[in-house]
Amino acid sequence: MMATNGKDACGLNGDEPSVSLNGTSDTLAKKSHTLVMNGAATQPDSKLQNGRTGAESFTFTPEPTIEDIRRMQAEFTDERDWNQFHQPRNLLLAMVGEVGEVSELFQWRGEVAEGLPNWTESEREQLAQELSDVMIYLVELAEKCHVDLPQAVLRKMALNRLKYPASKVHGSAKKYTEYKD
Ligand SMILES: Nc1ccn([C@H]2C[C@H](O)[C@@H](COP(=O)(O)OP(=O)(O)OP(=O)(O)O)O2)c(=O)n1
Repeated sequence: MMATNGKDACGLNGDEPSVSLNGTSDTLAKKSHTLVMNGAATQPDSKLQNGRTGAESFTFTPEPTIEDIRRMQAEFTDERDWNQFHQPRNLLLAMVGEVGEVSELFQWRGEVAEGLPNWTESEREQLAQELSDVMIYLVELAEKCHVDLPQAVLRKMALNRLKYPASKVHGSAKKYTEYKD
């Protein structure tokens, strides 16, 4: 079970900066940047070359884990004495605001193809940043609500499989309530 606020469990001490995933937070920043750039540079090409969709050829790097992100954000807020502002409702509103910023990037464009082949590098990076903001606030919201997000996702996916048996719904996007056995 997750610690009450995660701080003690993480050994956070307010020192500058003590995140140490495979080295330093700088390492992580560089990794993330590489991920974004790889996705942007390879996806449209691979689609043309092998005829598969981006969903089949694009994968994430395994780190940081959700728990890594929780710990890093806890450290970030601790260092700034911002926990006083980061109650669940405020985090929810902040997350929804960031979802709005993601939406802004898509608005008025019409349908957007997978892999965003017509987007500039700058637009891709903007999207990566806004999606990251959403995720950071989501993870912190889950922490502050004591929802163990990785386990909750596993439980929810198991439920989804029960609600939507592949044999029954294959190729259909109908809501489960619309199926009559
Ligand atoms: N009180 C705050 C303010 C910021 N952040 C962190 C989490 C988000 O990842 C990011 C959000 O920062 P901004 O509110 O400055 O939003 P943007 O980065 O989206 O900037 P802008 O609104 O100019 O696009 O910073 C935080 O944890 N707590």
